[in-house]
Amino acid sequence: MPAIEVVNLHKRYGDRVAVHDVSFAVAAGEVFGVLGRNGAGKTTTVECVAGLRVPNGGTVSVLGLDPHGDASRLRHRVGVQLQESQLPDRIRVREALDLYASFYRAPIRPDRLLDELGLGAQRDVAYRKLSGGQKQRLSIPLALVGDPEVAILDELTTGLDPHARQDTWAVVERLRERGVTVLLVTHLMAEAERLCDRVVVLDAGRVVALDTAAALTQRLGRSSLDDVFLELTDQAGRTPS
Ligand SMILES: Nc1ncnc2c1ncn2[C@@H]1O[C@H](COP(=O)(O)OP(=O)(O)OP(=O)(O)O)[C@@H](O)[C@H]1O
Repeated sequence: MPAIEVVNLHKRYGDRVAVHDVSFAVAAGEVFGVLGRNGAGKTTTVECVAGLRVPNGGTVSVLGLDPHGDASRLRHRVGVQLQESQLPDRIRVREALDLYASFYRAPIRPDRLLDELGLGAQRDVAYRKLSGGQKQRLSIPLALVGDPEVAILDELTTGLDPHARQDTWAVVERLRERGVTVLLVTHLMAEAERLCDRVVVLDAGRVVALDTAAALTQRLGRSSLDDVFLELTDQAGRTPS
């Protein structure tokens, strides 16, 4: 059984179709990348996988369960990091992590995660005093503190400096070593090449490619995933309808 299975997913916002027809399956322990231009439907897709949005058509299953209907059974097993985390201004970094840890049965030791992400020195700093990149970095341990079987990470290194990006990549590599299934939205082809076993490329709400980075570059006769991406998504101004 795949850890994540998306079949003919269709999602619209009012009249606007964000995801036309997307299917993919992610094996247990796989790090799976979701690539695509701005507006391609990546976040909508992963929000449906996370149970935060209800599809208008198709099916999604996570660990054999329905992410929306079985949300309470999946909450302990799935960690979600989205583009923006909402925390009270005054909460301190360590307090936020302790709070999130309290939601889970067997959380990871918060201090270890903070150190791994270079946030150890900020543990007593209030959320409102963190820089944008530090807030972004904090969203990662908040998603992982419950020691999830499936981690959903949306643009986890956007806005991070190169050191923080390396730290974050190392965290994802440790997730892989521990057999965690990772669904990773990214705009960084270097990130996808380094971390992802396979990638799906979305364009205007549809799948245009699904394979390993190496197979895609070879099949299209390109030297890098960047070139593959540009070729597969080269229709300027194309939007779903
Ligand atoms: N809450 C919403 N209400 C209405 N339309 C939305 C909403 N969220 C997304 N959309 C639209 O759905 C489409 C897909 O958006 P989505 O955020 O899934 O794309 P994305 O691939 O994650 O983009 P980005 O790379 O910019 O984050 C876009 O056309 C977007 O304008």
